[in-house]
Amino acid sequence: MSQKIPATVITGFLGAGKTTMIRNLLTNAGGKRIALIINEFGDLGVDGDVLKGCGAENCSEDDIIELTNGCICCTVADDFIPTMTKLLEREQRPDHIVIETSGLALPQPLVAAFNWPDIRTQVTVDGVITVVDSAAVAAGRFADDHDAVEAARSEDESLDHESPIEELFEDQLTCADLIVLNKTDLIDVAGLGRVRDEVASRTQRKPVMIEARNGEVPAGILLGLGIGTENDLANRKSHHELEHEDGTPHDHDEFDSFVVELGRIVDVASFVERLKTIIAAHDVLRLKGFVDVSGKPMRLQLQAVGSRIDHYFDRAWATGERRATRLVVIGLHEMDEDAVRSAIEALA
Ligand SMILES: Nc1nc2c(ncn2[C@@H]2O[C@H](COP(=O)(O)OP(=O)(O)OP(=O)(O)O)[C@@H](O)[C@H]2O)c(=O)[nH]1
Repeated sequence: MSQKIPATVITGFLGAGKTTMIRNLLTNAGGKRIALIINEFGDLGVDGDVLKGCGAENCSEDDIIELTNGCICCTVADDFIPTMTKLLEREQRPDHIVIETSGLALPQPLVAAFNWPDIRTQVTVDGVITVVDSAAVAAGRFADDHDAVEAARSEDESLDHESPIEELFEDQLTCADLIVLNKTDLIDVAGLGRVRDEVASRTQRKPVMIEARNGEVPAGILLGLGIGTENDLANRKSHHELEHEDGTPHDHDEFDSFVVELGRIVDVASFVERLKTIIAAHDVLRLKGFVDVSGKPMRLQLQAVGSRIDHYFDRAWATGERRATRLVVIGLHEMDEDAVRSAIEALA
């Protein structure tokens, strides 16, 4: 048997900058042939589309595999293992496999899958890299109001979790071999120091932390960590594993997503401003997709993380492609889907 293929798991909360970092990685990975497995929460394959569009020679469209049947951590047996098996059967095997988890995935069950007999003999986890949105940490996005959580729990004893966002954030940090503090352009030096302290306080383990903007980290740092993370899972248990040692499966009931389709947009600036208001009013966590702008041959890509919105024309609509504005919306379960949907639909 030839050497095991290294696989890097890239995780991090919704909108932290995982896809941006991978896109950058593909452009500076030298001659390494990379296979990408992309998993996204929500029924609109935005990340796959963005990565396929980057045209990197060392990672062709065939080498980008999208897993769309829910979070990768829940579909390990049905989706991830068969995908890996097929990938490993290919005549031309990749030099390195990169896996982008959804922003809501627990990395632990995914890493555990590398101990399955058929996989373990052929692949090893080079390392788990957790991308952090430093600006979101600085804004207190992951530091919940513990008094409010306790009050909710005392009213409803069935609530076995702390805040779901905070818990997930910690689980993703706990599994990390390398933490990338991304979006440093959005905060100052003192703020970054506080973010470092806060992130360090969220995990017992002390993985290396590096800083980045726009996910610009040299491939030599991201690939080749050589950890073999699948052999060190006992030190990285998620909250769920610690609370349910009987093996009760976890779920993502606390989060929801839906796709909104609407008509052509005439005034992009006003659309974006009104979208910001809707996001803030309903505490939408993440919104992304493509916009059909009146009179423009190009497609507008729109990315919102909280109420920060980036948008740019990414490519021309292809001949025969259906032009449409389609946005995936992700939020906590209690988000009022009907209200968000009708508010967005009214913008066209
Ligand atoms: N200002 C700033 N924006 C960034 C940086 N990195 C990424 N972004 C933006 O943040 C948004 C989300 O980035 P993505 O790379 O799609 O994030 P992700 O983690 O893949 O998101 P999900 O897959 O939805 O969880 C995009 O609009 C990016 O352009 C950064 O360092 N600074």
